[in-house]
Amino acid sequence: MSKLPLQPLDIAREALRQLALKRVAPTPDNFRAAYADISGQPVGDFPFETLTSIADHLPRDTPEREQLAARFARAVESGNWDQVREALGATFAALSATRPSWAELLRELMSLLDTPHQNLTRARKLAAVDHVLAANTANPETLFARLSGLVQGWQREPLAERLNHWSDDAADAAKTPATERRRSAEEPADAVAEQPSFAAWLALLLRRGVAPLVGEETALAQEARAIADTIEHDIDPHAADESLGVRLRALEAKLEWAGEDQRAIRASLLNLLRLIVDNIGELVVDDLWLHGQVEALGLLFERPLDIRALDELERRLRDVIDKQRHLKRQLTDAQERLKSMLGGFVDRLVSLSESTSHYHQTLSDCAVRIRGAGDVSELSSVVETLLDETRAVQQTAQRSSAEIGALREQVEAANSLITRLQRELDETSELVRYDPLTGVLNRKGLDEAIAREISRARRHSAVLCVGVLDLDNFKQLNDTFGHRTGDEALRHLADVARGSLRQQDVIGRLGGEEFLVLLPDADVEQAAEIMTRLQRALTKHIFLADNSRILITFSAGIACIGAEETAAEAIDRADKAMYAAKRAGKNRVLVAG
Ligand SMILES: Nc1nc2c(ncn2[C@@H]2O[C@H](COP(=O)(O)OP(=O)(O)OP(=O)(O)O)[C@@H](O)[C@H]2O)c(=O)[nH]1
Repeated sequence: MSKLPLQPLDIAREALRQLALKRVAPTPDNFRAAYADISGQPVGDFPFETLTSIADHLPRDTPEREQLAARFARAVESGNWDQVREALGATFAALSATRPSWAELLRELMSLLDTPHQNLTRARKLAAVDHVLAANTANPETLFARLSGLVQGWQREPLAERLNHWSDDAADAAKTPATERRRSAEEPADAVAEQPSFAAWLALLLRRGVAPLVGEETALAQEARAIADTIEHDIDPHAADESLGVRLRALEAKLEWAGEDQRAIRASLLNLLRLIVDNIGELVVDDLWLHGQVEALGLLFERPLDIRALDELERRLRDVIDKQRHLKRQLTDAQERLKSMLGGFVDRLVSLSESTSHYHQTLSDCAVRIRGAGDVSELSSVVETLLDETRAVQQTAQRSSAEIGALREQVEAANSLITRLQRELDETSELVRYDPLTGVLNRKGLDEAIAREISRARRHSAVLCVGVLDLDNFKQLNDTFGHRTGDEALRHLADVARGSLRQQDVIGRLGGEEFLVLLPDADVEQAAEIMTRLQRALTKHIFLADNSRILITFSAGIACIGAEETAAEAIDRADKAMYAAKRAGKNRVLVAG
C-alpha cells in the first residue's frame, strides 16, 4: 500500500514535534530547516526572506485582507511553492472579485451624492468630484482610484439625521393630514416618514428660502409664509387646487418684480461705490500705498461679487479711509504751521518796506536840506540825521534777514518731519492690513482673515487648510541681483499667486520671504494640489530681472486645522512640513503629519 504524501499542516506539526523532542528552540530558521527535512525540499532554494518581507507588507485593513495575508504568510513559512502559488491565486481572485466595475462605482457615487451627510453638503461633494475629474483626466486607473477613494471617504462620513437635516418644518409637513391621506394601505408607514412630500418641500422652500430672501418683515414674506401654512395644513397636494395656483402665480410675479428692483438697487449701489473709489483715486496725488489700495479696489469690482469679495472691499475701503484721515490731520497741521510762518514773513517784509520807504523819504528831505543848507552846522545836522536813519534801516534789515533765515529753517524742519512721518507710516504699515511691498495681507490682516475663516469653517462644518510657503535660495538671489530685484521677486510671487490661487484662498506675508496661504473648503490633498499648481504657474510666468530669466521656486508645508486645534498649532505643523520640504531638496510641497 502506497503511503499518502504528507499535508503541509502535518509536516508543520511534525516539524514542531521534532524540534520539541530535540529540545531545539522553535525559531523561524530552525522550524524551516525541520520542515524542509521532513518534506524533503531543500531549504536554500526558497527565498524566505524576500517572501516574508512581501507577506509583512500585505494590506490587512479589512478582515478579508487579513485572512489573505495570513494565508500567504503561512504558505511562505511552509517553504512550499505550491502553497505560495495557491495563496497568490486566492489573493488575486479575491481582488478582482472586490473591485467594483466603473458602472458600480458611478452608481454608488451618485447615490452618495444624494445621501444627506452630517458634515458634507451636496455642493461640497460635487466640488470634490469636479476637482478629481479635473485633476485626473489623463489616466483612467488613477481616476478610478481617486473616485473610489472619494466614495470610500463619503461612506465613512456620518449620515445626517434626515428629518432634522430637512428641518423641523419639513418633518412636520411630512406628517400633515394631507400626507396621511395619501398614504396607501400597502405603503409602509416609515417610508412616508422618511421621504417628505413635494408639498412639504414647497412649504419649506417658501418658508426658509423665499421669506428670508425678500426680508422677513415684508408683505411678500408674509404672503410666502401664509401660502406655506396653507400647503402644510389645508391642501391635498395631489388634488389640483385653483386658488393655491393663483396665489403662487401672483407671488411669483411679485417676486420677479422684487428681484428686478433688487438687481437695479444693487447695480446703482455698485456704481456709487465705484464713483467713490474713483474719486478717492483722483484725490490721492502722491501716496503710492493709497494708489495701490485704490487700484486693488478697482480690481475687486471686476470679479463676480460674493460675500468674501464684499468683505474684502469693505476692509480695503476702511483702510483707505483710516489712512486718509491720518494723512489729512498731518497735512492740516503742516498747513497751519506754514500759514503762521508765512504770516510772520509778510509782517517782516511790511515792516522792512515801511522802514525803507521812511528811509527814502528821509533821504529826499536830506537832499532838499543839503541843497538849501546855508552853513556847515546845518549840513552836519543833516549828516547826523542821515547816519541815524541809515543805522536804523540797517538794523531792521539785519533783524529781518535773521528772522527770515530762522523761518526758512523752521519750514525745512516741518517739511522733513512730514516726509519722515509719511515714510514711517508706509514702512511700519502695522496700522493697516496689507504688506506695502507685495500688496498681500500683512500679519495683522492675516490674523483677522484666520479668525474669520476659522469661524466660517466651523459654522459650515467645512475643512480649512493652511500652507506655509518659503522662497528657495532667496539670499542667493539677493546677493546675485541685488536687494531691489529681490523685492521685485517677492512682488512677482504675490502677483502669480493672486492669479493661480482660487478666489476664496487668502495669501499673506508672514515676513521676509515667507508667506501663509489659507485654503478654505480644501482637504490636504486638494490644498497640496493648489500649492503645486502655484509652483507650475511660477514656471510658466517666469520672473525677468535685468533681461535674465529667473526661476523662482518655493518649498511649502500643508496642514488642515483639526477640530480641536488652534490655527497657531496648525500653522506650526505646516511650518515644520515646510522645513522638511527644504531638507528633502526644496521646490516641493509636503503635507504635515
Ligand atoms: N530683497 C529682500 N530680501 C529680503 C526681504 N526680507 C528678507 N530678505 C532676505 O531674504 C534672505 C533669506 O535668507 P535665508 O533665510 O538664508 O533663506 P534662503 O536663502 O531662501 O534659503 P532657503 O530658505 O534655505 O532656501 C535674507 O538674505 C534676507 O536678507 C525683503 O523684504 N526684500
